[in-house]
Amino acid sequence: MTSDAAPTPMMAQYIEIKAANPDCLLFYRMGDFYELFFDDAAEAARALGIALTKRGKHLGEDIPMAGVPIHAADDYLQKLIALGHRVAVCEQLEDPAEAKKRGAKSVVKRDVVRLVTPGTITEEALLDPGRANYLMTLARIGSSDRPEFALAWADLSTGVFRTAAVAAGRLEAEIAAVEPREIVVSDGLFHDAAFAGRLKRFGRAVRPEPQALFDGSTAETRLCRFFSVATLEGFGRFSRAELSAAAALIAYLGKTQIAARPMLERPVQISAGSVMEIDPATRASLELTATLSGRRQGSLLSTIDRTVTGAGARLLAGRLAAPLTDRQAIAARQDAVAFLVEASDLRRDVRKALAGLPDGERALSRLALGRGGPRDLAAVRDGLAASLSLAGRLPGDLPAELAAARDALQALPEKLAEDLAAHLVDGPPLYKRDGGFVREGAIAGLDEARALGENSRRVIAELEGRYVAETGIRALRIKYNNVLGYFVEVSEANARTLMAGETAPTFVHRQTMANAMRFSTEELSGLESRIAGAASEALSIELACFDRLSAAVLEAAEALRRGAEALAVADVSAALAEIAVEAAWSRPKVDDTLAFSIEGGRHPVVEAALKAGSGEPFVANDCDLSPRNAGGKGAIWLLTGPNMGGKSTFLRQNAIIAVLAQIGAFVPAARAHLGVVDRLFSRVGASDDLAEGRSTFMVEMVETAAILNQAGERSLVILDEIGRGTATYDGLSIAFATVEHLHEANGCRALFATHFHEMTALARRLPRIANATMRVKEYKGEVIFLHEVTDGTADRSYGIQVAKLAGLPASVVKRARQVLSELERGGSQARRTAFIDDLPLFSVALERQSAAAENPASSESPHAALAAAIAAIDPDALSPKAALEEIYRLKGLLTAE
Ligand SMILES: Nc1ncnc2c1ncn2[C@@H]1O[C@H](COP(=O)(O)OP(=O)(O)OP(=O)(O)O)[C@@H](O)[C@H]1O
Repeated sequence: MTSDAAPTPMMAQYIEIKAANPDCLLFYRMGDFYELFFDDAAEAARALGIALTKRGKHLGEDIPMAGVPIHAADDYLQKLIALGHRVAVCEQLEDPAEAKKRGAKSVVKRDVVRLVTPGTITEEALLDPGRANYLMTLARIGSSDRPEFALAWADLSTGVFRTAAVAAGRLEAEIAAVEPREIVVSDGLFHDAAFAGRLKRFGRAVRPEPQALFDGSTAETRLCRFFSVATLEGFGRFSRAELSAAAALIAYLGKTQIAARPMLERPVQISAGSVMEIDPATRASLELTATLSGRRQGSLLSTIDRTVTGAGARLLAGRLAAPLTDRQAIAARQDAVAFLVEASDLRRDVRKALAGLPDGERALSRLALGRGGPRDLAAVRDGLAASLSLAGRLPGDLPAELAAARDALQALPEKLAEDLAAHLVDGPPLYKRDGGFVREGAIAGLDEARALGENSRRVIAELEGRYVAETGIRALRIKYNNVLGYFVEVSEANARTLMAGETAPTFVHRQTMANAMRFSTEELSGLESRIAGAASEALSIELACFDRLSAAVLEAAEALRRGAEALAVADVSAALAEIAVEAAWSRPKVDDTLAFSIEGGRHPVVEAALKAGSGEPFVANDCDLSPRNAGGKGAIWLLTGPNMGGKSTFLRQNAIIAVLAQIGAFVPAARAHLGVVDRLFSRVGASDDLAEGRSTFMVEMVETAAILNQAGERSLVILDEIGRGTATYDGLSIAFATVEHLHEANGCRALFATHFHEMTALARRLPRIANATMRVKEYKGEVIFLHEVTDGTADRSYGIQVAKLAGLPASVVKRARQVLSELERGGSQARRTAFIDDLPLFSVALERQSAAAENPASSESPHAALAAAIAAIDPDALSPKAALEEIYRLKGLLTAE
């Protein structure tokens, strides 16, 4: 018996490996299972809903254990990663038979081969096909009063690698734009009290690692070594902070991927100013890639995404997150979209060729990491075939972006395509370990081994027939299991005949079951080893074929990756052309002026929602913030109008049109002319940040401050109801001063929606301010929203009508009307206050009583019953007596009110 104090050799091994990976759940490989022990087991059992069992004892206590079968490990990993866990995968590094040779008690060699973290996953099952999976590092160097920051980010599943030097004030914005799954920072930064608050919004994605990863003095050498180059000069000129971030990223990959070397492209530097700056609040309020409630469904991206491949969806998401500022680059993308808008047959062809293609980019990365399977080879094969056939169909005269894509497709290795097609079966299995993925007829030796295997099976069937004949036991069967191998099974009653030893061949008893007995024979054992030999021969031929094909794929990796990128570009261009045709979008003119002129603009998401819902048409609206005179600055529109009139929609749609224009897409407008926007600020919709301890009003003021401090002449600013979250006069004053500042100091193009009608007076005083309003019609006391933007100002807010529509109790609506009309009548403050005091609370109580007494059908308005009764009277039909009775009845109704 094992003493309590000394763990078994296997447990000792487990404890040692676990100690080296304290912050991970340890998946400890035992045969066909990954086992978890102790606290890990309890945690995994809770998180995954799997059984918690026990195995042996440690220090006198039962050892809790939970296990997941390896074939289902991906599903379990996905759940654990989604819950924020990290998993260390510990494999058996030798055959258990090897270990046995060292002695009966020796333990199989095991070690961690990989740490699975949110930012380093590559498995198809763990990844979102339409979304990049970025790992990011954040480096800070320099003195604390003048720190320099940089970010590096990479998608291990596709090989994309980027760096950017970032101004301190823009860190959160740049991180939010990339939406990384994991952000690695140095311990020092993580625990820096002055800095930690800035990372809070990224929650559990932030991961501290030792400072050594970020060591600036060795960064360049480490990068050179990884990319096998003597100098980084050919890659670009990186800042010291960028080098530190990039080298830390490589180091973290080394730490998590251990021996496997990921295939990363050389780092591409994103220079400041090359993309439209959009801060996190703006990104959120415009719901570019996720709605305010965090869902993808209902975001701009999900509404406009017509891509048909995962790589296309990722490219579109990436473009939407980073609109360009260079008008030539924008025009190049527009040319590709415009071409495919016109060439509708080609567009259909491209989309058809791409639809349903597996994710070649990600398959390639898995193969490079040594984690690929036959399906990954098949993905490369199918991508290659589709690419080559597409390349053949693309016409000679193409816009530059598509021509470059065609060139990349044409450069793909045809021989590799043929090789893969000749060797792989059409739909191969996920894992190579079971074989069955090499096509029949591809390798002579494999066909032979397989035939031998199949042949042996036939021989077994014949043998069974012979044994039945020889023993006279009709129910005799030859069966197979993993423990005994092949065996003869007969019922207990029949077993006696075999045990008597009178039959030839000799049946050797192996096992007694409840109703059956099992035997082996010499012949059967011989056959079994032949079958096993044939199977292992076949498998080793298949595995060698896999290795050869993988190596051939990796040899062509660079061309394959360019080909995959080209397919993504073709997919995105065709998808943007598709939505342009489907939703009647037009090509915007984008230049370096300060123009902002949109005719018939629409909000794509609201329009789609209306179409899917009530079927009501979306009302298109114009917007013109262009300078009034040559060389002048852009204009500011003050937008007034009723609640629910469509102000927020109008504000957002103009910002969205600017974003779409600068990603090189067509836009939902009849016509648009935009001077490049370098920074977009949008403050639309209320939000609070209770986690940060900020009220709605505080958040609004912080964001407004950022806009007033940062917006320049080229910026576009969208502000909705600034100042509404405080006392009226404070709010009005802040709104006033904000607009004046935007006009005088920032000089930007801006849309400012407000309920403070007093502000419209500013248009008389400030030359670049114009008033616009949302039209409404009043009909029989009801307000009808026309959603039309026109010149001028709103005369009122119709807040009470909207409140009534929303179902506020009739008594409250009536009381609100009384207060409003009294307030609108003006007069001194003292008089107003007196009026409010004059209508004390008991009047509300009275209203409630009478409302309850009323017929529910007529409860909307207290006069409604009376009005209905009068309307029902036909004077000509009344006798004098009946008229008198009517008058009594009407008076009765009045007193009931
Ligand atoms: N141009 C339009 N055409 C058709 N329907 C529209 C249009 N604009 C807005 N709507 C509809 O009106 C609803 C309210 O719009 P929106 O939220 O923009 O109003 P708002 O004026 O900002 O209201 P509030 O001041 O209460 O925030 C939208 O959800 C949409 O259904």
